[in-house]
Amino acid sequence: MPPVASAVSPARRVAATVLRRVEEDGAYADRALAGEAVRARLEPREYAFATALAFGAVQRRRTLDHVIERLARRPVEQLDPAVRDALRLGLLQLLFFDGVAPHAAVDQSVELAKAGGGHGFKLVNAVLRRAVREGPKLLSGLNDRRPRGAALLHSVPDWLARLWWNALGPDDARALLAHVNGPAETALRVNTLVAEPAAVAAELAERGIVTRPAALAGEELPAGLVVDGAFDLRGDPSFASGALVAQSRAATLAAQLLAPAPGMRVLDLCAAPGGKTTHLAALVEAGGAVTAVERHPGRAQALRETCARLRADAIVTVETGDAAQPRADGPFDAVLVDPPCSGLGTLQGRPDLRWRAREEAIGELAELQFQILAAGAAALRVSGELLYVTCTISPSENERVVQRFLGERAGAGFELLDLGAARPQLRSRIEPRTLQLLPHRDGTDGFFLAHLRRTA
Ligand SMILES: C[S@@+](CC[C@H](N)C(=O)[O-])C[C@H]1O[C@@H](n2cnc3c(N)ncnc32)[C@H](O)[C@@H]1O
Repeated sequence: MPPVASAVSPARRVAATVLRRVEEDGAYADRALAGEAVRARLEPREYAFATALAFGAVQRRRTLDHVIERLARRPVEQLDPAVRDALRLGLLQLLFFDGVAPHAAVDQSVELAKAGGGHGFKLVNAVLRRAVREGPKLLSGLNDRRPRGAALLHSVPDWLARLWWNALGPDDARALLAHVNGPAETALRVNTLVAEPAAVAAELAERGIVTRPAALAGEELPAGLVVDGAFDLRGDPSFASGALVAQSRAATLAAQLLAPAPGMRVLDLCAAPGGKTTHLAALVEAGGAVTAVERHPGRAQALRETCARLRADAIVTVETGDAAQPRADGPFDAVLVDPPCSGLGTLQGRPDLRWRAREEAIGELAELQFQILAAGAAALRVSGELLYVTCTISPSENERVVQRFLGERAGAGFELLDLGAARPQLRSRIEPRTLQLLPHRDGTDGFFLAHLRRTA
């Protein structure tokens, strides 16, 4: 990594390093940012700015590169990496940020490019000065009337705009695409095995962290809290004490809907990193048991550590294994199936995911999801309940998997409970008894939830 000029603000230096790691090393932007911010000892305000810069430049890459190519009159691939990253960061500030003076955006990007060596800084200077004059017009020339234009304007691959157009209709698809370049909500869940939500909120308030009770479409999430602005959970005493977990409101709804009673035996298929596992543990309490299955050994180990931190290790047994395999330890009172998915409901918090996700992978994922759902269902006792959940907005992985299950032999003896009846605002358009949360409408991740009961 080349040295980055000290004339550049710490937040921009961190953002530039993150961009380079994402592009050159295939790093995950969120993880790279967390590491670089600690290394650079960023203050909270600088951290927030570095996040907006790094996430924004990765998310809006397609739109930024379109403008760069128009103004520089050459393909982005022909640019030196330091020049490319300085241009992306500079343009992002000029075109999408309020409150950054244009001369600061230009000068700081020029300094970033100088640190890359050579004369590339001259191109950065020329392109960004042109962008001050011509950039807004270039941008306003784009429109989202059709999926192709929407993909360019909102910076996603064409296939994703098409997928959402077909799944949600043009209005919701446009609103969703416009929304996914913004910051994700900061949401937490109080671990009721060790603390009470009101007491934790009061302690946070004493440390100057303002939270509000969490709800979703009018439904209270008693263990949830929402923080206004950024919050460094790992640096807060509630992390070490196990009182808090970072968890979106959508994810908190999952275990709340399954609602296993104290003392129940629960099977949690595809469990790491364990947000829902530890929520299930808090619901079944000390007299209950959760068997948490995770295929990836490293993630299973991290899950064990999370359970220990949250004082749930006496309730949870972590098994490293394949959740699609039949089980010999049933029947269980309740089953959560949270299989791997395309993750398209989480684009705000995972900036590079839209560039990693592959349309071709969706069919394979749907097959695996079906196998894991069928294995979970087979392990359920009669009158036991199963919740199928994904963090994606992708009918093939959501409604179609559940419909296929109900239509095949594996699904005989199961009924689909009507989650939509009490929550009409959250209903899926395709299968109204299931829920499809939408980030632009609900302010949280785009989860899908289906609730099944075994009848025979
Ligand atoms: C969506 S995540 C689960 C999130 C988790 N339930 C939570 O609330 O934190 C899916 C997980 O399934 C794991 N996985 C993928 N294929 C699997 C399989 N065949 N069996 C078990 N786990 C699997 C992945 O490693 C990943 O950790």
